[in-house]
Amino acid sequence: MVNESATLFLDCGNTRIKYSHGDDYGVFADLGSLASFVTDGYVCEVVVASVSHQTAEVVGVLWAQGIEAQVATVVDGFAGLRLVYPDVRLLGVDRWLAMLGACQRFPGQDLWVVDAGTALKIDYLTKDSRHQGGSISVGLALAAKSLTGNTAHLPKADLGFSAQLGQDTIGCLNFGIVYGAVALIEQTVQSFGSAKAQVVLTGGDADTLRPHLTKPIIHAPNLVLQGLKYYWRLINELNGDSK
Ligand SMILES: Nc1ncnc2c1ncn2[C@@H]1O[C@H](COP(=O)(O)OP(=O)(O)O)[C@@H](O)[C@H]1O
Ligand SMILES: CC(C)(COP(=O)(O)O)[C@@H](O)C(=O)NCCC(=O)O
Ligand SMILES: [K+]
Repeated sequence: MVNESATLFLDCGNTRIKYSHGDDYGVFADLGSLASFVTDGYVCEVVVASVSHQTAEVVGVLWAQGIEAQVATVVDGFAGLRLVYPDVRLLGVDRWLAMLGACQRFPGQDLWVVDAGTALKIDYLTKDSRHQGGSISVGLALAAKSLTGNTAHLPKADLGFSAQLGQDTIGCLNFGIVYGAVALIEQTVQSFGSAKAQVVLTGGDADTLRPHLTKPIIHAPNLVLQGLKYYWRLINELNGDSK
């Protein structure tokens, strides 16, 4: 018997670990916080989606708490979602779950799934739930880190990611990084999909990018976690377990 309110869902990206438990969503600052949450909270089962180098550590922390984590893997055709990759094992599970979550929420629509995380991922799906392809490029924080880490005269200051045309070094970095992402998204959506396609935006930089996108978009925070919950429900239905 599966009890979803006692299930902890984890989305381990390359920057942070996001979670959902019951109706709550949050971020674990470190693995110690995850361990405490599992010890203190009402957690019987943990489902993990990870593209992070920390996967084994996360599974180990849970194991130490007496929980065998269930790790989600990409399955072509799952819930009718057909993938374009020749080898679907090479597709990031976060991209797959974001697409799955978007298909569940917007069935029968052409969809752009834009996940502005460590990397900026853009995927296109036609209304018959066929993945047509996508894009992986640098995310905002990583772009800043890369620029300041590989040049002699760019400051390592925290960028606010405002998007005015720059009038000093920080301003120019802000503009270049934010508008680079905005332009990539807009140009991709305009050039490679149907005019009616819905754009769904998620990821840690969604709030920064949103104000600058001129096409109508739907902000879906936690789309990967929602896809993970949908995946888990369907897996349990297939196994004959009830909620
Ligand atoms: N508190 C925060 N800590 C780290 N990154 C943050 C935070 N708030 C916003 N961000 C932004 O979120 C992005 C990471 O997004 P996220 O979806 O969490 O990534 P991932 O799933 O790859 O770990 C970074 O580019 C960063 O600019
Ligand atoms: C592209 C990614 C690095 C993005 O990671 P994230 O920004 O979510 O931390 C991740 O989805 C990944 O490792 N993908 C495997 C390669 C692929 O999707 O083709
Ligand atoms: K992610």
